[in-house]
Amino acid sequence: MENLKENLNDQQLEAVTETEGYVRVIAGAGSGKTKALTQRYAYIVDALGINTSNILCVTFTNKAAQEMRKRVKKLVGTNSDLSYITTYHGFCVRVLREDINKIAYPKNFIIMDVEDQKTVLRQVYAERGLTSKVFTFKQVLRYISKQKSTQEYLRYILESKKQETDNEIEKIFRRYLEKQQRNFALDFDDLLNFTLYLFINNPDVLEKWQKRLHYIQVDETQDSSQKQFMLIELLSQYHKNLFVVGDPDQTIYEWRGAKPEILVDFDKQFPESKTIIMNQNYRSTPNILSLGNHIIKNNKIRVDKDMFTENPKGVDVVHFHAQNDYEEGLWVANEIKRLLSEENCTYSDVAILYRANHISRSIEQSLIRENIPYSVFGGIRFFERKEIKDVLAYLRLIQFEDDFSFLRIVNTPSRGLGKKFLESVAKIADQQNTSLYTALKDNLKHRELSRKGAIEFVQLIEKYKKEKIDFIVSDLVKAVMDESGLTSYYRTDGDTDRLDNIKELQNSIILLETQDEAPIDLMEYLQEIALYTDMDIEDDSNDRIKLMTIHTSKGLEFPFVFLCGFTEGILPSAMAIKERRAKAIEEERRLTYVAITRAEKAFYMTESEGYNFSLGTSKYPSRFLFEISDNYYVSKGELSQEIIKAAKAQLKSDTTQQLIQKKFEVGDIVHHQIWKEGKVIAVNDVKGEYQIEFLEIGKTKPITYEFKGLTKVEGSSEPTGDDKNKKTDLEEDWTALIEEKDRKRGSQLLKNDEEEQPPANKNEKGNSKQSKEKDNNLWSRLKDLWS
Ligand SMILES: Nc1ncnc2c1ncn2[C@@H]1O[C@H](COP(=O)(O)OP(=O)(O)OP(=O)(O)O)[C@@H](O)[C@H]1O
Repeated sequence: MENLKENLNDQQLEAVTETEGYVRVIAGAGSGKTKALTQRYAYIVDALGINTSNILCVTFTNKAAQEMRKRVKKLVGTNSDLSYITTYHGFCVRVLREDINKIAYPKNFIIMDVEDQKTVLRQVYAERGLTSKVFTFKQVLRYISKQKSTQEYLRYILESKKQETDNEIEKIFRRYLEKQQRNFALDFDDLLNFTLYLFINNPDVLEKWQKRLHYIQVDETQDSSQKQFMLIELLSQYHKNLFVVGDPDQTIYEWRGAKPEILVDFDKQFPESKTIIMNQNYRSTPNILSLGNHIIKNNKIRVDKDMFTENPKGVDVVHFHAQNDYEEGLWVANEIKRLLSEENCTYSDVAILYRANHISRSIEQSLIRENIPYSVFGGIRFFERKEIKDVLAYLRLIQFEDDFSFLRIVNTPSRGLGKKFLESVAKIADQQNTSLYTALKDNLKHRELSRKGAIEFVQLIEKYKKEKIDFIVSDLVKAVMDESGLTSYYRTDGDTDRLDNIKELQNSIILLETQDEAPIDLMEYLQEIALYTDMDIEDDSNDRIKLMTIHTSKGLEFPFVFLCGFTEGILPSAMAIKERRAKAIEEERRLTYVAITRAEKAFYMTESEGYNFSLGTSKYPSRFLFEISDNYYVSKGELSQEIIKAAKAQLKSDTTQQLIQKKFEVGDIVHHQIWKEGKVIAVNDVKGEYQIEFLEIGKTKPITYEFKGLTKVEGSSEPTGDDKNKKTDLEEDWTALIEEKDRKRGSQLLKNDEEEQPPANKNEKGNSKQSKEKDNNLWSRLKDLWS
């Protein structure tokens, strides 16, 4: 047992041995959170003698769960059942496999991933004669997920409460639900919803699970959604041993529902809870850590905590500004070579991080050129991505008429040329001993080949075979993409990543064209590119540089880290800012913080000038770079005053900050586009939100400053000076209305509580008045969330 306490600092030791009750650990980057969580689990097993099947440990990703099981196995031996070290979804699958029959669904349900969802949608589209011009799959999948945030759809599936609708997207959704039901399939949203529904409607099942799970631990709590955490809260209500750990500064999934408030306000929700702050960093040098601290301080929504480290000072953080992305990639490759020769490190000690996948293109090209082995962690190499291969296949077919390219694109996008058609082409090619393309071109009148799609395809290729000399390659790519239908194929599929990658490819060709004195032709380009698409760099060694997005790097650490593409519009992402405004800026800053704090010995930030084809603007360094004082890093490369001036001017015109101005004051009566009249009862400048008490629904809701569907009801301002004690007519009406509504609601709530209380806990703790109130509160919050 003593070995479980070894090498822990005081806070870590406390986290490991405080096993009873509600405990929160706010653990900064590199503070040994994973280590503490793992040792705590082992301590509960080894020192307390608890069976692993009574401990639930929820992690955020499958990768983290695997890693944790591996580490726990080392500590507690190999015979234990570690299947309750899992993700939220993994746990829900366990519950449903055991008990889903209680809500009349079979235990052998199947789980649908996104591809399966698209297959179902394809069927629905075919039945209804729809095309992606009406709705893209991405739009429908978003709609489905949104609808699944309410309980209504569960009634549709499980209680067959069906109603008519005229709304087309709703019709698609309902057909999707019917198909799901017929196949007893559950998508990822369902796993959590079905589990909550099962527990809410079957108190005996909930009680069984509550009793089974004596100890519950949650990792990366800052990234849990409200519903996920409610599941945990429900489960913890019997034994009341809940341990949550996380770092609000590393919340990077707010865009998909993470609620860092769960961790931040844990002490308010559980006043009897204990908080442990772990702020000693063991990973990074002081130079790296102070850069991280310095950047994250600019965020408003956070628990203030400065991390410290006793590690030796180490080398300076470096910023490199390149004249173009070719130079940026080359500099990174050369610096890696220098590290390998001077720092006695291996390739796998180095990680290259970026915000968006397409950034990897220029880096990958320089690594290949310089013969540096690499792998793309959790992703695909740039030149192996489907969309890139498709575009290059068109170019190759135009140049070489080869069979590989032909097979890849003859039916991409779909021209109705299926398997049978291809068999006919292959047969004729065999008989005439020619390539597939030539066989098709020469036999378009043949009964089996004479199809509209085939004729148009051949016309397209022939046209560009003739015209290719008139085009520079970058224009040729654009023309072929547009005319072949590839552009609209990727646009309607709605996967913006793919379009960004194609733009990145065009970008690289333009760069090549502007660098070379003489224009390159298609043949030359394809020869150049063959270097990157041939996989001769593959070798069996595992010693490789790792390339990955910042999101993928979460929880990992590397001695040497490069953050590439530190460019405004990429980090912070222009798309995220467009969608989520000021909130996105904070999340993007946290992403930068995550990237910095992955580094142990050295951290580099690089960016380059040029043109951003995705945004259609010039490239400037990230606004975050300008937030860092000069003494935190050394600058390399030539960053001119003009670029700095232009970058700052561009930032000034950014409207993000203006949009978060507060428009209403406490006491104002406002009109909400859905919930009608409400009164502002509090404002929170830090979070940028109002608390508004809505009359019609009888609830108080947090509404962001940015929300446009809110207008002030005239004459409703808070009285000032002498008028302070006088109430306006409007206010008096308002108060009377609220009192009336409260009277009605009060009697209704009493009734509901009698009907829907969870089973009374038989242990002492569960019977206290305080916990009963809290439990009831949880039920009403759950109802709120799903109403
Ligand atoms: N008490 C300690 N003594 C020495 N090294 C430690 C101690 N605690 C943790 N470490 C080391 O510090 C590094 C960071 O630990 P860990 O990965 O557990 O941090 P973390 O809090 O999960 O980080 P992050 O949230 O940033 O991913 C690891 O290399 C770990 O071995």
